[in-house]
Amino acid sequence: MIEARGLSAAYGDTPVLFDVSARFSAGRLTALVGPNGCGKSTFLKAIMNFVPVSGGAVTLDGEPILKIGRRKLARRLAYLPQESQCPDYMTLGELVELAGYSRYSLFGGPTEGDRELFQKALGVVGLEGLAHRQVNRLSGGQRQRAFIAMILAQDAGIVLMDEPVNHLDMTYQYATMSLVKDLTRDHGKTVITVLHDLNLTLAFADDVVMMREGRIVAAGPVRETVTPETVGAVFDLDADIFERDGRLVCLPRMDARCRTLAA
Ligand SMILES: Nc1ncnc2c1ncn2[C@@H]1O[C@H](COP(=O)(O)OP(=O)(O)OP(=O)(O)O)[C@@H](O)[C@H]1O
Repeated sequence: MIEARGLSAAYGDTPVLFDVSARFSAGRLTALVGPNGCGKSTFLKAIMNFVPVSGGAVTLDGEPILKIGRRKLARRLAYLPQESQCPDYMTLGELVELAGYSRYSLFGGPTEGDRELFQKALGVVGLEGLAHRQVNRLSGGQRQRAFIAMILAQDAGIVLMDEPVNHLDMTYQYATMSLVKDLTRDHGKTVITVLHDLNLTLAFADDVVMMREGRIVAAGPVRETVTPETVGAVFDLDADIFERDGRLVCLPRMDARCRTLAA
């Protein structure tokens, strides 16, 4: 269980996150959704203490996150930023191996078990044949999958992802989200992910946190929380939400506001 209580954050003199509280339970996939600039990435970064937090606290199973040492934290919590970077020389195999560092002994490297996990992580994202390729020579989508393999190889119980399906084609968007779903459903991991696509959210998330202007507008189980009313309140958008073959679908209407923005 990871919990944020009254989290506030600012960049310089500009506050961007206001008293945000949310609880994320084991085995559940939570999507953070909201318009551009509403504070989704900042929320994840505030959980990681990567931005100046001006109030509130984050706990892992009741323990303040700031009191957990870095190596221990890396075994429990993995974070995939929006635009991940790595040095030019680094190969895909090295990137994935790096992810396991928190488990290695002081003078030892990866164990046989670690290596099996790395191979599996590469296989899951469809890059098993490319371990010797430099990461920066992969295509945008392949690079994104490489960083997802890195997160899988870290094997932490809680995973924070900032737009993990950015740059991916539609097939890999669904494949990746299926994989992320398996992490929660089959392996009991807690996943919190920023998503822009409400249909991916409806298809894969258990819970949703809907944000606007640095605050949570609605939060809860996805089926009850994503409604035409909350979509309107968060995105200023008229949308129909309907069920098709047991699945919820969100279809925005090309209303006057969209036309004004498009003009
Ligand atoms: N490093 C920074 N310095 C100053 N302001 C920042 C910085 N990073 C983000 N901001 C501002 O903070 C606000 C929240 O940004 P954030 O990136 O958290 O939004 P977001 O919801 O993740 O947006 P998007 O959907 O566009 O990725 C925005 O107004 C943004 O311009």
